[in-house]
Amino acid sequence: MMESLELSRVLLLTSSLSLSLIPPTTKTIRQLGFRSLVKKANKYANLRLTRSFSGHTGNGAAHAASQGKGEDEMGLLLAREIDEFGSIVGFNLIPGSGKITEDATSNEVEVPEARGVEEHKVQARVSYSIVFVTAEAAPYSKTGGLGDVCGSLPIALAARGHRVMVISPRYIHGTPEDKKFSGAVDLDCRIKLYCFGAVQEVGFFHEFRDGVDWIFVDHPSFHRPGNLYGDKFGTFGDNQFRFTLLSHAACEAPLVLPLGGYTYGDKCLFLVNDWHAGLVPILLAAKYRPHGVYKDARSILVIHNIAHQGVEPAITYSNLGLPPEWYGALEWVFPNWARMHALDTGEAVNFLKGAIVTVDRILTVSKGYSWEITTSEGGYGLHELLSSRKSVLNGITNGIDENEWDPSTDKHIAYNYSADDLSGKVKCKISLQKELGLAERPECPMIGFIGRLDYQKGIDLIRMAIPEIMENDVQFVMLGSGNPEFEDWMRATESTYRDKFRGWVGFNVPVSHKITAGCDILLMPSTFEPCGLNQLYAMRYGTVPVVHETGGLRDTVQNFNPYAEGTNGEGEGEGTGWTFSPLTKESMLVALGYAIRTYNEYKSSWKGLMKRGMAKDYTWVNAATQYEQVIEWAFMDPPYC
Ligand SMILES: Nc1ncnc2c1ncn2[C@@H]1O[C@H](COP(=O)(O)OP(=O)(O)O[C@H]2O[C@H](CO)[C@@H](O)[C@H](O)[C@H]2O)[C@@H](O)[C@H]1O
Repeated sequence: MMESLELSRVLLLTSSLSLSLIPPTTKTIRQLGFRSLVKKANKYANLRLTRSFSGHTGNGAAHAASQGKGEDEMGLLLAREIDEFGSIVGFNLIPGSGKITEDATSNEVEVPEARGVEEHKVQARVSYSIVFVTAEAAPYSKTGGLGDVCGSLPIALAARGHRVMVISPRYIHGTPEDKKFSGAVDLDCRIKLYCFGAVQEVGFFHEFRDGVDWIFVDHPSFHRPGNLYGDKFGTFGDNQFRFTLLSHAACEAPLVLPLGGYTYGDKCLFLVNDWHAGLVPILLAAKYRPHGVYKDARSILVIHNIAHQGVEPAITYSNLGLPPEWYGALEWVFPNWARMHALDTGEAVNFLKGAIVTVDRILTVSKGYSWEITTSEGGYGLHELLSSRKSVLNGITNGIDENEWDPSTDKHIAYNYSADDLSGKVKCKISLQKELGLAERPECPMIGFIGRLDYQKGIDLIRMAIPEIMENDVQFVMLGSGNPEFEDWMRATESTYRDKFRGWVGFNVPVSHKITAGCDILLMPSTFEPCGLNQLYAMRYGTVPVVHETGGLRDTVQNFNPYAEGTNGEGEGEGTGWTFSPLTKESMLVALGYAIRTYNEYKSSWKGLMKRGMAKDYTWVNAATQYEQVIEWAFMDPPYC
């Protein structure tokens, strides 16, 4: 396959353009010189341009055409995206498939990131049928950021005119939380799926909310106490079975569910999230396309966390309901050092790897992380594969749900406030101190941490640094659950530092809002962070993040420079927080020290930090338009597999 690169992919490699411009051919770069490739691209682009924009003037296309200086530029760009280094990283053309809507007057010819938010609020020019497949979707199910993203992005895409379905399990835990599914009705549509050596029957529940079809796959294996993936005894042993069922059911849903009277059909775009949905692109290629079904569908894998890949013994392959000849797609061999004994061949099946080699395009949740996963340090063994697919790998920074995370309307916090009137923030702090049983000291810097208690979140670093942090006149509150060792450490630390530390063990959304609003500083020393949402929430709430310079944290938090001129008339300096590197206790303490000192001694600088963070635009509208772009690219190429 690599020998005969499609034309579009060759263009990418040759000119570092991240695009799919031209209808693919099988000619290689050796057969066509670069210049002739560009000419060919122009020809195709011009055809599209003529068809779509005749009669419209003054738009980006006309502008691009009129500005074109050389032959290669003339009239071919509807828009282009330039990265930080001035290289062109994307073009915007009318895609080769998808339905062109009646009202195409908006002529969205510029790449979304370059445009103001107001302009994004138009309907999409091309509407798609989009099917999210995910293990979590808030508010129905959530253990972390995956739930947030799959609860919000679909709504933003639906608002832009796409038909959007989200398929996730109907988890029933036997707790009051189950009422979250009470709005979903049984569609009375049972289907039979073949996997794990038997016929499995699943049902579907449906709720239409905020323009989105929320579909819940119903099966007894999703009904049990605990959380989504495990209980107090650890991770469930049958998760491979549960998420194999989810993927099979997700492939059937667009074909069999007449939602609002008609099915989604087989010309849809599957957005498959993390390993739990990883079988979907393989099923499309191995089970459906040989029979002419889903030949016009495309799939995009969204990697939220590459550390979790869905790896199980090779022998389980026969359970997955895939033809034997597709074993190679999921085949995964552990390196020698990771094998248990001399006869261990290290063979396994890896869902995420299978998705990477069969999906049409790959996305991560920030640009920084999309690069990191192609390195041996960040790729968790998949970096070479991901590098080989670099031409279809992009990063889009997550947005935040503006309705849920808005300090001026938030129902969970004691007082509402905004950038124009910050007076409520200190009241939130006092209220939090009261609730936690800490001294009510509005002047004392309060540090917060919210997150899964996991290696990823850098808890070890906090654990090592806590004696030194506690030497300062600060208060520190941590909210989290996960690794029992860290949970015990939080409890023990609370008893050691009763007057200034609180460790709240558990998963509690209202408390997470109170901490975000009440603290002055949010600490995120993550070892790696694909995007990170808490730093985005913190900035929106005027809480200044101190973060390890990695992945999405590096992309979203701008290090404070006290010497720059004030950018918004509010305090001196520029930047929205502190970033530290390397990932050591010492560098974290230095950054935290700067934050504490600035809070104590440079009030106007602090106010500037708060206000700049609050003014940042991390709305889903912005991210959704970028997803649209990648979806358009996916439909330009033929299915990858
Ligand atoms: N104890 C607790 N109580 C209440 N709420 C809690 C909580 N612990 C965590 N949360 C909430 O869960 C979410 C976690 O979001 P992150 O982006 O930090 O997460 P996560 O690592 O799970 O997700 C992965 O996917 C997301 C989405 O793509 C990426 O941003 C991220 O980098 C990647 O690791 C936030 O909404 C947070 O407030």
